[in-house]
Amino acid sequence: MAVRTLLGLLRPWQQFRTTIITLRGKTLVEHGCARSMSTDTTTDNLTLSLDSKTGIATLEMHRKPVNGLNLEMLTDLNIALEKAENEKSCKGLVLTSGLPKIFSAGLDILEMYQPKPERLAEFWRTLQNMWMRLYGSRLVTIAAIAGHSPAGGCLMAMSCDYRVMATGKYAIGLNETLLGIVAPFWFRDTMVNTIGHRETERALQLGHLYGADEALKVGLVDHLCDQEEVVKAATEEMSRWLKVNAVARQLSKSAMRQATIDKLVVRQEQDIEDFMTFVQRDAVQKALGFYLQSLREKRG
Ligand SMILES: CCCCCCCCCC/C=C\CC(=O)SCCNC(=O)CCNC(=O)[C@H](O)C(C)(C)COP(=O)(O)OP(=O)(O)OC[C@H]1O[C@@H](n2cnc3c(N)ncnc32)[C@H](O)[C@@H]1OP(=O)(O)O
Repeated sequence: MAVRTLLGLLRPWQQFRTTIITLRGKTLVEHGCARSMSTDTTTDNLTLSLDSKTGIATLEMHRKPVNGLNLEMLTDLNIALEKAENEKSCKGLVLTSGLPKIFSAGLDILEMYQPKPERLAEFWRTLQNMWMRLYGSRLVTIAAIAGHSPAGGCLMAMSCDYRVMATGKYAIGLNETLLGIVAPFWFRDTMVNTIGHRETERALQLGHLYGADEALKVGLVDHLCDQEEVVKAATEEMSRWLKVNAVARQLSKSAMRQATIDKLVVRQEQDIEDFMTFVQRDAVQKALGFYLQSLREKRG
């Protein structure tokens, strides 16, 4: 990845910064005002914007039709998260979706169905890295969930510090068993850390998708509000978290989460191997094929 920053020798109020990131042959152009430190990044899959007054960044996913996490989307997420992390003036991040009725449908199943081994390995590594980045972020991270959030979507939400969900007929949870697959250990650990061992055990085996009320009751989400209010409610909650001493808060977060992250750090290569072996099994391919078919048939 090549990163070039072109800062014109202009008067301060004219100092717009353009950053060009070349990634897998794709060029992303970012425009920002160097003076205000705000920087907006838009790709096919997401937009990252920073409010320089509050230090709150918003990361809005918009990969049609359902924010399915494929390799390119995960790569963009990694870049955006790293960028927010490295931006000194950024203190918090609201993770949300620009698509109606969907937070994220989780992993793009097409990445796992009849895969090319090389891409499959890269896909899984990029997902691992995205999770480690988000779960271990120094920033206050709040998920604003105004739609469905199964499997990988639920993982992303659980990796934030706080979750606001819209009331309505949306579902959130780790439903992997319904697809004939198994949530990996770091998905399970993240859920145990969020809702406890017994509830996770039940939810994982059943592939249970929680409605908003039920999710609130078990602590899978922290606050419910109207669909239109989720980002506002997330931002309001954020201001409470940002009043806490940042170093003390970050050390507390890391004390709670680092051991879970380290478990994956030491087993990252083995986890990729396990994933590849599991996903390429005939029975798993068959189950994924049936599931994809059922999604397509649902549309008629
Ligand atoms: C020893 C152990 C080792 C470890 C092994 C590890 C194994 C792997 C672990 C994997 C971990 C995580 C897995 C996942 O995240 S899998 C993804 C799970 N997601 C789902 O089940 C959600 C499926 N989608 C839905 O339920 C619905 O789409 C929705 C999200 C509720 C939205 O409903 P809608 O009515 O608004 O939209 P719909 O018409 O259903 O969908 C529109 C089109 O999008 C396609 N699509 C939906 N979801 C996905 C997806 N996740 N991946 C790919 N494609 C998806 C859908 O098929 C429609 O397509 P089309 O227009 O008909 O072509």
